[in-house]
Amino acid sequence: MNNFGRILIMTSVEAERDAILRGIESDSRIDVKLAGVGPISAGIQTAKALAADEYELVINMGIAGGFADKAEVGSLVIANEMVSADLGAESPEGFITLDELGFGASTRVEADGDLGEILLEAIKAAGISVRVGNILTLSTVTGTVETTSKLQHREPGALAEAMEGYGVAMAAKEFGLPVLEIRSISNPIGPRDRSAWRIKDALVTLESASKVIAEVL
Ligand SMILES: O=C(O)c1cccc(C(=O)CC[C@H]2O[C@@H](n3cnc4c(=O)[nH]cnc43)[C@H](O)[C@@H]2O)c1
Repeated sequence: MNNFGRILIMTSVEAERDAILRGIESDSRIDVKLAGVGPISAGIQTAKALAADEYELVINMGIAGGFADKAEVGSLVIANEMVSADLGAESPEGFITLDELGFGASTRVEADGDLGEILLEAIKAAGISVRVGNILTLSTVTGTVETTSKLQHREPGALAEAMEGYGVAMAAKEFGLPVLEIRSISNPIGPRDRSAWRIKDALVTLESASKVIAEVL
């Protein structure tokens, strides 16, 4: 279809960038840049890239943790919303979001739903297991059953968590650009067990999804 002009893909680390570059092959419309790890670095690096060049679409891609029974390791998640899940205040009654605190800044950015739908169908057609739902952005990787269930209770629409989506989305929003977050699930969210991370498989899925993106957008 190739409707888009220039697309900016932001990803955290070199292994993710290399997988995406293998997928998009030599599509000169698409730049893949490193965001670093965490929402602050991601916001700064995305804003820098958008200030330096003209783009029509911003996509945050990478690996992520998946909530049990919602996003299996090896599958892909396309975000409905990029949600900052730790921006707010704790209280004895529970977590209070920035919006609820009355600071007037949203902790959620909506993804471009039409583009998300187009990609969902194309990625499914390529034989990749994929779902659409919210993706949480956290500065700290979840590592206990307690935090996992608190997050699930607070954000029942969340399928996955990563560390950059909200930062990338805020920068894209500032520049008035549509934004997507697409994540390949490398590990289950829960008690920290690095041996359960399937990074190689997740990078292969990321590469396949990138190929579809270059073909479809
Ligand atoms: O060790 C490696 O070979 C390697 C290769 C590619 C990527 C990594 C990373 O550690 C990427 C960090 C990146 O991954 C996201 N992520 C993945 N799982 C989770 C999670 O359960 N909770 C939060 N974030 C997760 C995150 O966006 C990090 O920036 C290593």
